[in-house]
Amino acid sequence: MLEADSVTVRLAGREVLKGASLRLSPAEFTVIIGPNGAGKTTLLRTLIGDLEPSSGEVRFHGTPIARWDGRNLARRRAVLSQSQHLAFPFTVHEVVALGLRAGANASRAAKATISDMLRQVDLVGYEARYYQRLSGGEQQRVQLARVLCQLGPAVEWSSAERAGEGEVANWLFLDEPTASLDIRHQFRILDIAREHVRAGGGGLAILHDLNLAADYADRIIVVAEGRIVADGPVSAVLTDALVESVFQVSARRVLRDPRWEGKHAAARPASLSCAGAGQ
Ligand SMILES: Nc1ncnc2c1ncn2[C@@H]1O[C@H](COP(=O)(O)OP(=O)(O)OP(=O)(O)O)[C@@H](O)[C@H]1O
Repeated sequence: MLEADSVTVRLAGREVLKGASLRLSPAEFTVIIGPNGAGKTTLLRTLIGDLEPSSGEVRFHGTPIARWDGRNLARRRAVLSQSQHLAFPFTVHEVVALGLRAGANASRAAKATISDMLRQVDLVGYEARYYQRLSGGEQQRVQLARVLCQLGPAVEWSSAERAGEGEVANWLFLDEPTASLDIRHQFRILDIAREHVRAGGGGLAILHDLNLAADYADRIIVVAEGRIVADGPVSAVLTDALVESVFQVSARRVLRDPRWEGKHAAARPASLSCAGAGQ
């Protein structure tokens, strides 16, 4: 469970997030939408413990996120950020290995994990290539492989297993993960995220494409001018009236079908769907 209570974030003297409250559960893929500058990344960064609220509190698995030890937090949640620049000439293998809990060791198991993650993101055979020489979309997929390595399985036994706490979810956070991807890989990356959620993990993504959001989300949160202005299932949130008031464009120009019922992934053309995770 991930909870935010009346979270306000002030940056450079301005409130960019205003009293945001939410409760997110595992096994529910949540998508945040909203105009540029609305506060979506600020909300995500606050939820992952990267930004400290000026007031309010974020709790992750019941504990204030500020009290989590960084190493434990990294085991429980992984984040794919908008841009990832590397200053050094790392190979693809080395970048993905950064996500491994054991570090960049060269054991057979580590190599197998890295290969498996690269297969998931459709980058088989890229291990020895230099990250900086890849295209933007390829770099994005390498970073997803790194994040998947960091996260491990969707659910794990907690360290307090013997105390009866049972399984705990690992959470995947994606900030505009599809921005530089072709349509096939947009589907693939979101299929991977949704599969993680279907396996019992937590999942939250920021998306600009409302049709992708409608296809994939179990729940949509709309942020506008620093506030959560809508939160619920796709069909309840993604109405013509909301799209027009928040984005100030005609919903008919944006939505493939204004009567979303959240079941449209199945209607996707077969030629564009990907084999692999989530299929
Ligand atoms: N470090 C910062 N210092 C000052 N203001 C900031 C900082 N980071 C973001 N902001 C401002 O906070 C507001 C919200 O930014 P945020 O990145 O959360 O928006 P967003 O909804 O993710 O936008 P986009 O869709 O363009 O990525 C913007 O007006 C932005 O200029």
